[in-house]
Amino acid sequence: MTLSIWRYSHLTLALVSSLFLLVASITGVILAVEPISNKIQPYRIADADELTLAETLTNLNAKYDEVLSISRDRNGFISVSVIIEGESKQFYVNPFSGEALGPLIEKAPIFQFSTNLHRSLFLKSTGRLLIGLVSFLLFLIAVSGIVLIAKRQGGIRYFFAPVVRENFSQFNHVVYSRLTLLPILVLSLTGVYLSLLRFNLIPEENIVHEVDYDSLNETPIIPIQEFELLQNIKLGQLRELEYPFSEFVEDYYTIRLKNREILLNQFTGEVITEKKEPLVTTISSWSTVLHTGEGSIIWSAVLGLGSLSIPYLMVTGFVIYFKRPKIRIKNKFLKNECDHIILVGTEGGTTLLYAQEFHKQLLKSGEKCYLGMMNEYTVFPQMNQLTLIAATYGQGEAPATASKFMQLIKEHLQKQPFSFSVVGFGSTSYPNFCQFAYEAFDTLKKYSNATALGEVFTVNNQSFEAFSNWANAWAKSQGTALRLEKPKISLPKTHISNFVVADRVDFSKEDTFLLTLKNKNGARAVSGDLLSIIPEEDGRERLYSIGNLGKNTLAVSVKKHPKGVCSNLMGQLEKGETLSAGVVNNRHFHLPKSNKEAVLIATGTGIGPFLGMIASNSPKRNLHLYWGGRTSESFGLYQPHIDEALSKNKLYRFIPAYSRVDDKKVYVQHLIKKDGGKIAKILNNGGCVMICGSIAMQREVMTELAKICSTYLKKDLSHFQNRKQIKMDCY
Ligand SMILES: Cc1cc2nc3c(=O)[nH]c(=O)nc-3n(C[C@H](O)[C@H](O)[C@H](O)COP(=O)(O)O)c2cc1C
Repeated sequence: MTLSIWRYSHLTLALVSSLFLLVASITGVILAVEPISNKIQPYRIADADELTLAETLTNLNAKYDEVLSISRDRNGFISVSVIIEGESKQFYVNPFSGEALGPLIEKAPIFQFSTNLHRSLFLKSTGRLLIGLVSFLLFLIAVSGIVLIAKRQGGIRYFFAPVVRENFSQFNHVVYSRLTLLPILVLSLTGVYLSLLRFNLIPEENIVHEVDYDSLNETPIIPIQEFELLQNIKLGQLRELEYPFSEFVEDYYTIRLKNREILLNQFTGEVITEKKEPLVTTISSWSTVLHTGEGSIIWSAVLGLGSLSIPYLMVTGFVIYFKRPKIRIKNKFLKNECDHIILVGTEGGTTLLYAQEFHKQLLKSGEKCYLGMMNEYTVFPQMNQLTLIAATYGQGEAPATASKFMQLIKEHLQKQPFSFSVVGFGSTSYPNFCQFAYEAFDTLKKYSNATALGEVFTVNNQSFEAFSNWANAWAKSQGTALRLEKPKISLPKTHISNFVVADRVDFSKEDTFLLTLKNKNGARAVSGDLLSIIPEEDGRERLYSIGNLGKNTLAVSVKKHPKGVCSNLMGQLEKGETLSAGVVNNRHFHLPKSNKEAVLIATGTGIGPFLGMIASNSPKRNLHLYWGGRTSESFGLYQPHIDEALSKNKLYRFIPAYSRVDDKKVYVQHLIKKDGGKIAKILNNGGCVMICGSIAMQREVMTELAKICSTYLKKDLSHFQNRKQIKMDCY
């Protein structure tokens, strides 16, 4: 079944059952309190379960004139039904002394009300039927949820792998549904079972004893404390013991144990008959315990949390659905008449929004172009240009609208030559960054009539800046110009703040500079977060990684681009001037809070966030910094920070790689390879590796890290990526 069918089934089931599910789950939470409040009552006597039935009966017989029955409930409380002064009384007792402990627990009105609402919505049989149906729907919702999580995680074996936080609802929906999956499955299945039982769709068997009354002996009369069977059964095994009604031999003791029922001769203590409990009764009893949590504080709490999670999952689920961009495409031209075909691989819809903007601007500039999904790949008779804009899902797999693309390329061969470009949408928080885009690119490249226009262009975390850079470069290569407008998507909110330039250091030879910014009105930034700047000149957002140096100061290192609007604007800022910017939370690139060792790898201005991480590090944690630049002069910008950190033991090792010092160019990946053993040890001990800088450097470093993991640790790099031990923020 395709992903969208699972998704729609999950949503439709939740919508259809939402009201009833809400009632059942809220009353379920209330009812989970009942077994807990019962269990904490002071009626459980230590070691009572170890007492034999013979001892119990002797103790109670000594205390009361007439005992009718003894019961043990799921809380382990012993109660008796006795006649005192001609009146029948029931209460909890101490089986050692026979002392009365208190009256039987009565159901509080709130629990009574909730039970009725929970079981039948006060609608008698109709209500019971509805609730049974809702339990079944809940089970189907849970199953479709399991499939959806397995698909999004890239396979069932990654089901419990860490979830990348894309947004609040998506992250929490997945995390809490996994956490509460077991109680939800148990509640739904046992709910269905108990409903079937109530409607007699599961036949309940009663134990029927066949007693041969003629063979019952009245002698020898043995005192009850000497009955062999009663001496061998512990009170912990008892459910109920009924005394004989009269002193006729035809009346006997009825003993209901956890797994069998026994009739016992009241004079001789002989077993009259013994029957095992039918399987249906055992299953029913387990279903009740599992559904209600009776007798166990822990399980009741687990069930309560499971029920509580249902409304929460409903809300977050609906938010995910309604926030998802809707996939609707309008085309002005037929695909057969277009010379430029744009195909999109998307799952969440954001890639399509970017592609739509690209398509719109191309149409404005007079191009005859067609926008479709990658799964629509076919023979395009007029196509001379193909643009693929593809996200990556699961563990580096195709998104929903491109799942058949690889097969379709083979089936539909284009007759004419054409050129193609591939833009990959992905996130460096995932192990296989933009892998599907790379695979699509490699597959297309194999066809002799397909010419690649450059390499795959990657867009990290839906960066509009990156996408419009690509669009501008592409347009330039075609001899035209494009101006894309940012689609309205809800990316993490930025809080605009004023920053005053506290210091600036320049290295003009390489057009790089380091700004120290003092935050004037309180945007809280963690090293690794991003500074968001939107220059008035073009209204487009640029993001820069920042380091928090403490005392409200941030470090941001920038390289000026010859025609870069924002980098030049920042390059002109003088000490004391103010910059308006936002701080974007970039949680996946924060240094973990634990004190585990970490390896920081950067090239050029990528060192920015690490300056902050190092400044706030304690000497207890060893940080190793690998930095790549052209010469030691290039390092001058950062040297004071690094020297100070080394002297204060905030940085353990600094390992520079200079590419223009000796004849032999040294890059960071060479040093990583050399220190393979050390890095492997750090990863194996739970430490992490963080990479910041260019995508090109990231790919080289990742190749080395993959080799290190397989050589030294016999593990795949993805093992550590899944555990969030490899963190990247590359551009
Ligand atoms: C469950 C899930 C798995 C993902 N797996 C990857 C991955 O393996 N590699 C990658 O680069 N990006 C991965 N991403 C990030 C998406 O490709 C990225 O967010 C993209 O912009 C989504 O585009 P869409 O909204 O058009 O589907 C994943 C996202 C999600 C939600």
